[in-house]
Amino acid sequence: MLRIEGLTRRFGTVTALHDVSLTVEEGEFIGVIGRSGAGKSTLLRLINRLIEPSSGRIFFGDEDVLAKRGRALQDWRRRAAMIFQQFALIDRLSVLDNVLVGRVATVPRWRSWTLAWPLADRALAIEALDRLDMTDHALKRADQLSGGQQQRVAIARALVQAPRLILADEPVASLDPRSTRAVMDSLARINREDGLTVLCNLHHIDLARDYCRRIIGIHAGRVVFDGPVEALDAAAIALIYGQDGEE
Ligand SMILES: Nc1ncnc2c1ncn2[C@@H]1O[C@H](COP(=O)(O)OP(=O)(O)OP(=O)(O)O)[C@@H](O)[C@H]1O
Repeated sequence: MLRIEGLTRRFGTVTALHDVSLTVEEGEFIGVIGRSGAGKSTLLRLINRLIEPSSGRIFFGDEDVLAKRGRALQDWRRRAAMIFQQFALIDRLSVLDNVLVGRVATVPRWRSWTLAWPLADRALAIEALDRLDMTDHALKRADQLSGGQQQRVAIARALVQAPRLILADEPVASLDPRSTRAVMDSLARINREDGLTVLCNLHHIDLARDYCRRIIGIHAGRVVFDGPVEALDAAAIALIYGQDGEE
């Protein structure tokens, strides 16, 4: 489904990602793990085209992702929905309007500017909030929610984009343990119920073990492990995090 070939990204003298090749099948739930600075964010940002590679290729089915421009690029970003550590909600808007931002590419601009969303889109947004147990909060301002609730709103916003891929960049890094589980459970449910492919950057091995079936381990910009979670043994962990294990 997603095929990455020889992907490299340099920032000045730093090689953030070095010659990465991998394939992702539809419906997988993949944990991308590695130390801070290993290159995890860079990988997801390259897939979404938030940044461009120094070299390499990305294919989605037979589509050349790196060749996309204009509307086709916009459409790719809709299909490869990003979820960020800091949620990226608009504080002063209601929860419902934040979710509707996920529909922005599908309506005429005046509608999103005036928050005059079509009824069908509102229904879709409420349905997404319902799936994340967030309907009761629909009319609250986004900044009145806890971090875990905000992240669930961000997931609902991603869902109404009708994505093919969810690219979650450390979605639980700033959350307490209970909210962390709620957010990871939501991602797992969407993956299970919709068969939606999830690539999730995670700092902690325990979470990766609990939620992901396949693990990609990155060390200093290189993929040093790619396999089923059961194969993530002490030797693999040492390769990914260095000899001193998890940071
Ligand atoms: N815009 C940028 N300009 C310069 N260097 C960058 C930029 N983005 C990333 N880097 C560098 O690329 C390397 C990989 O960064 P990246 O953010 O992908 O790591 P990460 O594994 O996601 O880390 P973290 O868990 O801290 O987010 C780091 O050395 C980082 O400093």
